[in-house]
Amino acid sequence: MSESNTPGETPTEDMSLDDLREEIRMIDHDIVELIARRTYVADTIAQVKAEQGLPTTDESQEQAVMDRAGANAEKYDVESNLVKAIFRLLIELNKVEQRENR
Ligand SMILES: C=C(O[C@@H]1C=C(C(=O)O)C=C[C@H]1O)C(=O)O
Repeated sequence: MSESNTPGETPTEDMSLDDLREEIRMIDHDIVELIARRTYVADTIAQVKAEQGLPTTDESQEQAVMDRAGANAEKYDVESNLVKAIFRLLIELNKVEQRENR
């Protein structure tokens, strides 16, 4: 992962539009890398579940993930409904992937 500024602390006065867009480009790269890592771990979880005869979906775990996403959104002062919508998508993507690999 690249180094990035703490939220709310991007030093805009020292940065050109190109610099700021480069910062966005690096953040976007990191987001995709994190999504890939999340999907990879979920695939491994799916294998463990298959070995233990457990179903793909775990609603209580999904609720915990959503609650955590909302709490982290509030911590960083971003819209919690938006962050939760993104996590809902990430969970659904994982479940599609997990079902395809079973
Ligand atoms: C990855 C898991 O499988 C599913 C996907 C989840 C997720 O993407 O966070 C959460 C719960 C499960 O419905 C898990 O059980 O942890």
